[in-house]
Amino acid sequence: MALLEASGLSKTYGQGRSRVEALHGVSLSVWAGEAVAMMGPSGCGKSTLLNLIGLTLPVTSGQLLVRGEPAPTRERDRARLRNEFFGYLHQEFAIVESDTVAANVTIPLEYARPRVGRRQRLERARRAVESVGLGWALRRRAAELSGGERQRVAIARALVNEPHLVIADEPTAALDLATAREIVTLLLSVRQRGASVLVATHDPRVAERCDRVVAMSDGRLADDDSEVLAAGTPVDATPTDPAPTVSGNHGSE
Ligand SMILES: Nc1ncnc2c1ncn2[C@@H]1O[C@H](COP(=O)(O)OP(=O)(O)OP(=O)(O)O)[C@@H](O)[C@H]1O
Repeated sequence: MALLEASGLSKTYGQGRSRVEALHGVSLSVWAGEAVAMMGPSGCGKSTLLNLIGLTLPVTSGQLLVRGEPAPTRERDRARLRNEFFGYLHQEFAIVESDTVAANVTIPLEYARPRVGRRQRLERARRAVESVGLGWALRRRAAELSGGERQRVAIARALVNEPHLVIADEPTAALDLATAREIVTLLLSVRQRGASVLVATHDPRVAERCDRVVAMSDGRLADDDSEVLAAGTPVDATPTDPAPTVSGNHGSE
């Protein structure tokens, strides 16, 4: 059973003259322990698909199964699933600069149900922050950190609830090469515990470190639900990773 299965997802924004059909019947499965990269030109619908799959945007039509169960429609149930199943990593970090690293990282746990007590929240934040090599910065204000360090804080926050699927939208766009490499290594390391990654990226260097690449254009996947590399491919990708499976004519941006 796929960890997540999207079938025929469509999304229309607005109405009348401002109507935009952003996605047209997209189907995609994500399996446990794999990293899937989504590539395509700007405006082709990558963020929209990530938002539908991550339950931060309602679908116009189509079906989304999470561990074989239809995604809930009630906002309360969706919020719970967002907190326990997904981790989110955004391009613009979405870090609260005036808050400490610890406060930033505990945010997802504050909404967790059943509730996670304060002491446990802090302990989990500490572990997550240490896992990205920033143990020394736990009490620092985020504003005092470099861009790459802030992005590591964002990763710690995306992982603090031990999500099954990490959704990352252009996670390296604002980073230099070395930092981007390090961020991708951290991101892909979730496969070590069987979690999966779905990442939208314009960067072929990110895509080639994933297990599979899907190409999107004009709101469609080039080859819906394409071939899947066996789950359990080597974890914590390195430059010597095998070439990813590429579907469609990606890389033409
Ligand atoms: N909130 C919105 N209201 C109306 N149209 C939107 C909205 N969000 C996105 N769109 C439109 O939907 C289409 C897909 O946008 P989306 O952001 O998903 O593309 P993308 O592939 O992620 O682009 P990029 O690579 O530039 O981030 C575009 O035509 C965009 O203008």
